[in-house]
Amino acid sequence: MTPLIECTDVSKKFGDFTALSRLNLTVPPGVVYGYLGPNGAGKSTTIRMLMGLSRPTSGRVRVLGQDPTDPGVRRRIGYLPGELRLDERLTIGQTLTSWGRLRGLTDTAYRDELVRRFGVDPDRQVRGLSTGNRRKVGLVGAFMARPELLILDEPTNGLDPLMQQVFLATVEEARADGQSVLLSSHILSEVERVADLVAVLQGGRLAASGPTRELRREAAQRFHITFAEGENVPLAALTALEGASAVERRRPESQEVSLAWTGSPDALLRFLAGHRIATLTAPEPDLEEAFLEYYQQDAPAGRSPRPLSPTRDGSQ
Ligand SMILES: Nc1ncnc2c1ncn2[C@@H]1O[C@H](COP(=O)(O)OP(=O)(O)OP(=O)(O)O)[C@@H](O)[C@H]1O
Repeated sequence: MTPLIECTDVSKKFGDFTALSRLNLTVPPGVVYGYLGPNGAGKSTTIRMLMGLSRPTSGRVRVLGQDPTDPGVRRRIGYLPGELRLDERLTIGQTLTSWGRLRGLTDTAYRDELVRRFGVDPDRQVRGLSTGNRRKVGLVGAFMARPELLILDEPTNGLDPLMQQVFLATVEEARADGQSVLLSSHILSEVERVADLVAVLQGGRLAASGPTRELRREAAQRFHITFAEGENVPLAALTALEGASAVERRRPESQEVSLAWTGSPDALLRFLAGHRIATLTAPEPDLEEAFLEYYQQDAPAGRSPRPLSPTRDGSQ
C-alpha cells in the first residue's frame, strides 16, 4: 500500500543552521502517528514541508504519493498549522463555510456535529477569540471534510483538559473511519493514548521511532518519594537498585527523593515496602529528559538514530 507520507533523507537548512538532518519517515494508511520532540526539534519545519509550504534542502518528500507543493495535494489534507491565521472580519460560521467551499464540502452534517462537539459558536466574530477557541475552529476545519490525511501541528496547544479529550476522541473516530492522522506534540502523555506509531525528534534528528507501546516501555519514569519523618533516607540503596538512575534529594536534608526508573517498577515498590513512605508520585515522563537519556545511552559515539525496534512502518 502506498504510504500517505514518505520522507526520504530529508534535510532542511536555514543558512548555516541545519533544522532537519536526513529524516526518514513513513506514515502508512489508517494510523495515528505521533510526531514528538521538544521545542525547536524541527517538528513544524517538517510539517511545513509536508504541506508544501517549504521545500527540503535535500531529500525527497511525498504526500499522498505526490509532490506536496502541488496545490491539488494540499486540498486533500486536513491541516492545522502551528500558528493559525484567521480572517478577523469573519464570523466562525463564515470562516468554516469559506474553508468548506475551498474543499468542495457538500455534506455539512459532520461539520455541524464538530461545531457542537467542540462548543464553538458559529455566530461569534473571529476577532477577539482566545487562542484555545481559535484552535477549536482550526480543528473543526481540519476534520470536517473527513480527509484521508490530517496533519495537525501541536493541536492541543491552548485546549482545556475537557477539549483535549474531545479532540482525542475525534482522532480515534477518524482512525476508525480509515483516515490517517499525523500530529505533533512535545507532550508524550497526550500522544500515547491515540498514536499507534511515534517518531521522536531531537535537534533535527530522529532519535527513535516505532510502535508507541515500545517507546513507552523504553522511556524512564520519574518517581518522587517522600520518606516519613524520622525515616532514614536510603539514597545509596536506591542508587544500587537495577533500573534506578539520577537518584537525588529534591532539597538538601529533605525527606524527598527523586529518581528515574527504567522498566517495571516491581523491584522499586518491593524495596519501598520496607520503608515508611509519606507520599509517592510518578509524574508523566518528561519526554526531553527521558529521550536525552535514552539517546545518550544508545548512541554514545555519535548521533545515529536507532529505531526502538524493527519499525513496523519501515521508518527510522
Ligand atoms: N525560517 C526559519 N529561519 C531560521 N530558522 C528557523 C526557521 N524556521 C525554523 N527555524 C529553526 O529551526 C529549528 C526547528 O524549529 P521548528 O519550529 O521546526 O521546531 P518545533 O519542533 O516545531 O518546535 P516548537 O514546538 O517550538 O514549534 C529551531 O531552532 C528554529 O529556530
